Amino acid sequence: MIEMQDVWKTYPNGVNALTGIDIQISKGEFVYVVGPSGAGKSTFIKLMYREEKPTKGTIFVNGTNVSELKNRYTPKLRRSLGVVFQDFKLLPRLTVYENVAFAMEVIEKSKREIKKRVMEVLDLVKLKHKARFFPNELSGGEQQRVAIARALVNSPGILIADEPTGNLDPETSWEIMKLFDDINYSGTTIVMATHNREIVNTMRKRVIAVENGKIARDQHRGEYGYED
Ligand SMILES: Nc1ncnc2c1ncn2[C@@H]1O[C@H](COP(=O)(O)OP(=O)(O)OP(=O)(O)O)[C@@H](O)[C@H]1O
Repeated sequence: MIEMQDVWKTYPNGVNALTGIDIQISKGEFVYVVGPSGAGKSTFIKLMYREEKPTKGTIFVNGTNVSELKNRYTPKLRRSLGVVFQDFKLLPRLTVYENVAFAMEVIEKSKREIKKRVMEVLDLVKLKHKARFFPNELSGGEQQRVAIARALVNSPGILIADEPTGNLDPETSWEIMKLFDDINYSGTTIVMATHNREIVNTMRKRVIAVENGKIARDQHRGEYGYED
């Protein structure tokens, strides 16, 4: 489902962010990506959703070689992947409903289909009653749930999250993690970069540790392993 073969990433300023990554992530897995600040975690996951391109190497996502993908096919790839960020990235002038509907409107789904699916995913994240609210009228945890609903609206097989609990208090972080766990249980592959040691050590999953641009550790039901 996700495969990297000898992947390297050097940024234009000469920083070697990744130096020879080989990894396979199967359908339905839940993977934490951990490691010190600046180790290359964000770069690793940005390559998956093609926010960045590798300098060298091959990346397959759902059977597509994304390292060779023409730019015009990027939107199609993005629909097979949902992405969630630390800072939510909701559109402030759109309501909760509109933020979630947006990803379906761009692929020209019918109004009826959009309404049915948007309400379905808002129900999943328990925010149907706030469909008409604007992002600044919501708590951080609620905003992240909207972002998760938006990421799921086109039923992607993979959900990628970059530090999704980084702006949330511990209790809210747990709520968000339970939601990710439910989403994974229903079959969606999850790849999550995180600094949250308590979550990683409690909700045991596969742990991939990136250090200095390399995979330093890859454990089934692993531990966080750092003191920060
Ligand atoms: N756009 C960029 N241009 C140049 N260098 C970059 C860019 N993005 C990241 N880097 C550098 O690449 C290295 C890896 O960064 P990356 O953001 O992948 O690390 P990270 O493990 O996600 O860090 P953090 O935990 O602090 O978010 C760092 O040295 C960083 O400064």
